[in-house]
Amino acid sequence: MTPLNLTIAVPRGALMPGTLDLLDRLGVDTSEVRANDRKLLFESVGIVTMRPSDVPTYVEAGAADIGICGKDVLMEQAGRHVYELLDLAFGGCQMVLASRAGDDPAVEALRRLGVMRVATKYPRIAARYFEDTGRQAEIVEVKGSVELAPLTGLVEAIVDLTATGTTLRENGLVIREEIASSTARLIANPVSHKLRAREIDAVVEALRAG
Ligand SMILES: Nc1ncnc2c1ncn2[C@@H]1O[C@H](COP(=O)(O)OP(=O)(O)OP(=O)(O)O)[C@@H](O)[C@H]1O
Ligand SMILES: O=P(O)(O)OC[C@H]1O[C@H](OP(=O)(O)OP(=O)(O)O)[C@H](O)[C@@H]1O
Repeated sequence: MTPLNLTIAVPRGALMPGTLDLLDRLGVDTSEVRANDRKLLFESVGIVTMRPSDVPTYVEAGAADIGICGKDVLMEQAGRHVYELLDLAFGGCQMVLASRAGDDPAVEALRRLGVMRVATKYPRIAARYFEDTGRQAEIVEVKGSVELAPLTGLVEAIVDLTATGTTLRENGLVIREEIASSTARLIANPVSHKLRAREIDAVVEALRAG
């Protein structure tokens, strides 16, 4: 039996260190995970590691009982049937609309009124935001390094995450509008939430207690 008697979907990338620290606090030995960059499945401790945006997929399907992912990912994949159990209060970042510093007035007018081209890894969040604010946008989906898109003329603006603001600054971009805040969340598979209620409640209680 694994320490928590649960399979846990752990995101690689920005949320991984915070997630592993949290699992250490729950008594899960994460040393093998920390020491292995390429290995994905750690059966003895019930950990599966994956791309952050895949966490809801594994949890919804029951391939993992619980998982950790950003609120941004849950917002983007709004239709997924998973329970959001806790705000874990780490991995804080903002989803923003940004464009080039010092853009000419025509581009600014476009942002407020016209049809603008917007690059993003989060097409649903971006489309919904423009819809909600009564504007039209042509959403251009890119897979990463979103900040490049307005610098090359591919688009006029981006919808992306920012934390320290360094990446925007280094690329001469400025925040124009704040769309949403995100932190890491604990999610659970609905069936596991019933069948493994004792185990999952214990995790939630331990995390609530700090
Ligand atoms: N700069 C940041 N600081 C803190 N948290 C961040 C930052 N950027 C992203 N995050 C959070 O970490 C999560 C994972 O981001 P990360 O950039 O590591 O992966 P990714 O490359 O976006 O994932 P994928 O490969 O699934 O597209 C995001 O969903 C968000 O919740
Ligand atoms: O405000 P900052 O602290 O500079 O962080 C923001 C950057 O972090 C994330 O990118 P990541 O490094 O995960 O790469 P990505 O472009 O592949 O998402 C995000 O997409 C921004 O590019």
